[in-house]
Amino acid sequence: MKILLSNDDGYQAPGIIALYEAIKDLGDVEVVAPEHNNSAKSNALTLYAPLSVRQANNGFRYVNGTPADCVHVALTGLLGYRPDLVVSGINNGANMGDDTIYSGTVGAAMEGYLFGIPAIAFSQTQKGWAHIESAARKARELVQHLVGAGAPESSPWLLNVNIPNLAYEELKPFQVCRLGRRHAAEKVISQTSPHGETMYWIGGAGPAKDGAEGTDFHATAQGHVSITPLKVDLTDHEALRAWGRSVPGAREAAGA
Ligand SMILES: Nc1nc2c(ncn2[C@@H]2O[C@H](COP(=O)(O)O)[C@@H](O)[C@H]2O)c(=O)[nH]1
Repeated sequence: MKILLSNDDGYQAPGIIALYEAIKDLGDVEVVAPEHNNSAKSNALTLYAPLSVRQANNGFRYVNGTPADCVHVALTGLLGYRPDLVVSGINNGANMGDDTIYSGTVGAAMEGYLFGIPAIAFSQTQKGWAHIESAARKARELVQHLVGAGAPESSPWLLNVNIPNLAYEELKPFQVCRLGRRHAAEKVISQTSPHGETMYWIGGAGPAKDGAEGTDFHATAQGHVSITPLKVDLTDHEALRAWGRSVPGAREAAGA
């Protein structure tokens, strides 16, 4: 079993170190991760600047790029082989609901999925790394299950997993659930520079708007580890027919 491990918090982050230690005996685990924190970089690729890959003393390789760059470079040449699984995380903070659109943690895993490789993104629901070893132990349980015979037939698959910052004994069983939704983000925070220019900081993510039972927000709030299978088809299939009727002269394309 060959596993490619990446993240978005950087190769020195506690989350990737704990996850590597937890899964390193499950197969050949190679780390290719960003040099620095690349939170909220989503699926960004670096197309107009060169990327360099260096190796740390612990054998982790790090890239001056985004999470998706790391996985892309690893899969298209650096590794020289096709891994069986791409794992990303453990992220410093939640990636639930809308977060998954912005998330570099999910972006790294999604890059593997787009290359046809099963992939999992792991996040802790709170920042600060409390109980990170418990989260890594839970992540190992899932990876071990899936690299065994536990994964569904349909391949590749992409899982988004959120783990509450709780002691291992307090963590409740895995729950498969849908993504919830957040309210709109908080207001931007403005400051004035010493030169009199207005500077802006992105405000916080909005609170859960749809945290109903069955969502990742609800599951993790109850202490469960949430698992949500993701896909990347952004087509609004339910709206196709309506748009086919509403645009003058438009017809639904065959097979739409
Ligand atoms: N401060 C804000 N954070 C936001 C906003 N929208 C999303 N996010 C967060 O970004 C991270 C991205 O995840 P990562 O895996 O790249 O670290 C995610 O946790 C979201 O909560 C926002 O408007 N403001």
